[in-house]
Amino acid sequence: MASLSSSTHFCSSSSAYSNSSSLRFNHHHYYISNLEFSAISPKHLGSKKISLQSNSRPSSNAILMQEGAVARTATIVENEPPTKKLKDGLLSASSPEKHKEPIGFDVNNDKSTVSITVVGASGDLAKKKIFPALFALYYEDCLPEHFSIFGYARSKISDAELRNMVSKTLTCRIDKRENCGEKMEQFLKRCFYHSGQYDSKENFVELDEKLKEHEGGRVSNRLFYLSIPPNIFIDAVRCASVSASSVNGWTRVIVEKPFGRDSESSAALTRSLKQYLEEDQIFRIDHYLGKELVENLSVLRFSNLIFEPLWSRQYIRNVQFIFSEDFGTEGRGGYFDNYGIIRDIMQNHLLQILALFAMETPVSLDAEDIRNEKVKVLRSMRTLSMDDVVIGQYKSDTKGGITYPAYTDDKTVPKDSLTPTFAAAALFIDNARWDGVPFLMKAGKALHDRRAEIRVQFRHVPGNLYNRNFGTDLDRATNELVIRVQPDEAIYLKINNKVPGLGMRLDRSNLNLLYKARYSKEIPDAYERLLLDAIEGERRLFIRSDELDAAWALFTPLLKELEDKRLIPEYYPYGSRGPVGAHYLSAKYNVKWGVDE
Ligand SMILES: NC(=O)C1=CN([C@@H]2O[C@H](COP(=O)(O)OP(=O)(O)OC[C@H]3O[C@@H](n4cnc5c(N)ncnc54)[C@H](OP(=O)(O)O)[C@@H]3O)[C@@H](O)[C@H]2O)C=CC1
Ligand SMILES: O=C1O[C@H](COP(=O)(O)O)[C@@H](O)[C@H](O)[C@H]1O
Repeated sequence: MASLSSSTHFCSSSSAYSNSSSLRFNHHHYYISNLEFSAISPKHLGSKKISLQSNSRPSSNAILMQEGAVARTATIVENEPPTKKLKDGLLSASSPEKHKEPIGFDVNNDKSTVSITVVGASGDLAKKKIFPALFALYYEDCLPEHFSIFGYARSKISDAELRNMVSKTLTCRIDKRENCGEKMEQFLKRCFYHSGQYDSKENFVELDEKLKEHEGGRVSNRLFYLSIPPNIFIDAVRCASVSASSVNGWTRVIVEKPFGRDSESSAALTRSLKQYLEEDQIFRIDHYLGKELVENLSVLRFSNLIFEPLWSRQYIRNVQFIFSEDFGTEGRGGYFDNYGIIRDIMQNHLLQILALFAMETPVSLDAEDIRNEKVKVLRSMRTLSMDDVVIGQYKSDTKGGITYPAYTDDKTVPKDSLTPTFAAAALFIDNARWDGVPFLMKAGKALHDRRAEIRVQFRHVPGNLYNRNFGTDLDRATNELVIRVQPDEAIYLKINNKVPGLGMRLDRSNLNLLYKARYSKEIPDAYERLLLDAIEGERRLFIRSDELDAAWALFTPLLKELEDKRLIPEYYPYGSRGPVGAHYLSAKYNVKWGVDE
């Protein structure tokens, strides 16, 4: 067992959370400190976890190949026995138990395979995001040696037609990548298609047979990505679980949002999913959690001494989560009208970022420890009230001779729709750290720019010697930390600085970490990270059911009131900065929305 990695294909660049990326890198020697096995139970979709610990060199394959067991996760340490590394504190001060590196590592690699079935393969998301992400993972050698990708949908197309459709959206993320065309061809050869109904067990049995053919008798691990409208989630899960789940490996299901429309429907969805799946088989995706700068949020805060001491009501005046798109709901009006911007962006993407931002230090980087802390934040939040929310809807506007449509011009949207395409809200976390600090959210479509950012506005400097240099508007002199999630990923801190010269003039300047200037490597798409995590069984960036319940509990009463009272949104022109009401809302809490001068 000189090298466990000789036949593995797990890439170096993926989510190795606490230690060096070399954990997954080929051509190195590894030692296993902690193995987690799946006991195979054919009657059961999932697998029971048994943790074994082996803090010595795994010199014998025997334990790795125990009959009826598949290694799911392992703590792997490069070059030296882990006991020594742990003693040296190189891994972590915590126990090896707590410091699992859950990488879904099939030690018995040539005997296992991963099949990824994209259910709804003919759809928009599959084409736009899922297949390109899978190709990027393949290009980066992040997929296991034995894998196949299946598209499943009702459309009657052949393997060749699927490949043709997929090939149109595949790109190597940066130009000039080597062997891109060759890699694409190899990738496409591993993509197949099966046409079937989402509620047909027979059709899923046929899929199962095809999957088995490709698995060639190896231990089969199966990932189903539900890229379909929510009304058919349960049909597809039932059929996949009953007719096409793995009998000797793991079966996991990625579920796309929306996870219901409110507390009740979300709970019903969870109940239905749990009829067929264990919670640890369900990977509820929120792709914002897979974005590089959102991933970096905890690193920034917990690995730099200078931020964490300031991270509370004592120094932070308010925090803003801003999402804006410079295009409307074009093409997705049918879906959007049933949900609106609060459900589409705030209740999930922005709230998830908020929870990560505001959580207490987790015990470790393990998924459950992090999700426990996020849930606590969500459960400490005040239910949103109508007084703290502003809604808007975009109307048509003409600029430079071009007429931009109103939301209700979309043919799939009812003419009298009151669905908000913009919302601003003030939220509060009633705990000791954040008592009284407004957490403002703003999300809108068809605005003047496209951006997603977190802005942290600090308090005024008490007894500031330089107050007179700032004039009366002290807000202009407060520090602001901006985490720009997209585009042009950056982290910058606005500070006051003396303008060089003989006088004493101050200005505000940015300490600026602009990613493209600092890092030459391109940033992976969020779907790449999340797909890889799901394959590897890493749940940290997926939403647990209690998080979801807590998130819906905050928004459901407000959403119900908005809909029951048919509240009229404030209309704003396409391409504008949105409703003025958002400024009244922030002013109520003595806050100005952050902008870059
Ligand atoms: N598109 C996006 O940007 C995003 C999408 N999502 C979510 O991802 C999932 C997939 O989205 P998207 O790809 O846009 O969805 P689509 O509307 O494109 O649907 C995907 C596929 O599902 C099948 N389908 C569509 N409507 C029905 C229906 N009424 N009954 C049965 N089958 C149907 C179609 O395949 P066929 O007819 O061949 O069976 C279609 O190609 C949804 O849950 C969506 O909310 C989340 C974030 C962003
Ligand atoms: O989930 C969604 O996200 C997209 C925005 O995602 P991004 O990664 O392009 O910022 C949004 O357009 C869509 O309405 C929403 O459903």
